[in-house]
Amino acid sequence: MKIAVLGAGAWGTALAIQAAARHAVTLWARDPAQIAAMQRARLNARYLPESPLPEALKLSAHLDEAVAGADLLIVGTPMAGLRATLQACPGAVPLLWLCKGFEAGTARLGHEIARELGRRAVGVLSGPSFAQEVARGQATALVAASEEAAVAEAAVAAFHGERLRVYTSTDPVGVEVGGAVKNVMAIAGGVADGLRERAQAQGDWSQAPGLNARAALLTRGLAEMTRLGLALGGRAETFLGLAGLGDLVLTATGELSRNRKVGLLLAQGLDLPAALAQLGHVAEGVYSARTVLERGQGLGVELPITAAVVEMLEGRLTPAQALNLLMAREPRAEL
Ligand SMILES: NC(=O)c1ccc[n+]([C@@H]2O[C@H](COP(=O)([O-])OP(=O)(O)OC[C@H]3O[C@@H](n4cnc5c(N)ncnc54)[C@H](O)[C@@H]3O)[C@@H](O)[C@H]2O)c1
Ligand SMILES: O=P(O)(O)OC[C@H](O)CO
Repeated sequence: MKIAVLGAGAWGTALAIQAAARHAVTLWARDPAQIAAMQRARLNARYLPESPLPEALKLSAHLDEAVAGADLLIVGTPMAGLRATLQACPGAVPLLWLCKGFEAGTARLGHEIARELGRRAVGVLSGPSFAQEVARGQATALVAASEEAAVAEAAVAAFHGERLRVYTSTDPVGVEVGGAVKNVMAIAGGVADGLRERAQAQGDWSQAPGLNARAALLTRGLAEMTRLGLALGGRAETFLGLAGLGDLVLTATGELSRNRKVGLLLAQGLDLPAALAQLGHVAEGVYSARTVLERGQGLGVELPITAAVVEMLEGRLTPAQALNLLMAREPRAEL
């Protein structure tokens, strides 16, 4: 297969490295200086510094050149770049995106942007997957979701192998909601872990969330994801799958998560700009949290953890106040 991976951050680069073992792959980045540096070092030093690029992997700073003759297009930009990249890509070639979130400004998910642009033969590749582990060849399972079976099957043909399993799904809406909401919950998980670490350092546990609180947060976070996902047209079983529960557990507890790291830094007392400057990578939950909340409000879906994360990100509540707010809610049935 001839594959173009568009966007050379950590995730696009990791998947390009894996696919290059079996297919003709070109990795595109919009920044010619980044491509030149990667070409010289045969390494994506800024975004994936541990994993050398295989000789067979082609690099290009020209999108037209990268997509010429491709059988499959993989868009690896953040959500902020998805629309422009879709517009620049040839319409007849199957395409999947990797980004997880809502588009800032329009509040759209990827499939809604594609529909608006009249783009067909599209899907999303998601699931619990830290780029560093995939680049190293550590075992990982993904899910490729599309309304068109041929698109999901193209992702299987491109990436499924001994160390990378790719399942298929016909529920792109559910898969996209899972990916977007788990990032918001990972910020909350990072805040809880960060408050716990602070309490441990100070020897005062009374006000700090512990492991019980983290388990509660994940479980109620899954409930929020499911409520919103069902209201948007996703299927319940998807939220118990790789793109839902699987990615929620990974991102909200895993050391490598950038969204969780934002929460940890907020709990250490940094404000959001300082936390993002320290991170140096995209943390989609920061840009999607308010949209998740507003789309929920528009559909009459209650999302209390998301609301608390928004209050923290926008500086109206400290992490400890956000936790207290969640604990002070009225008792209710577990739905
Ligand atoms: N890193 C992971 O482990 C991982 C895993 C699964 C999914 N994702 C998702 O994949 C997407 C990309 O994440 P990442 O980790 O590769 O990001 P990153 O922070 O490592 O790199 C982002 C890259 O995108 C480029 N970029 C930014 N805006 C762009 C635009 N408008 N057009 C073209 N390129 C643009 C940047 O120059 C940079 O090369 C995100 O939505 C993320 O949630 C990441
Ligand atoms: O590092 P994060 O928080 O962007 O998460 C990366 C992936 O989405 C995990 O599946």
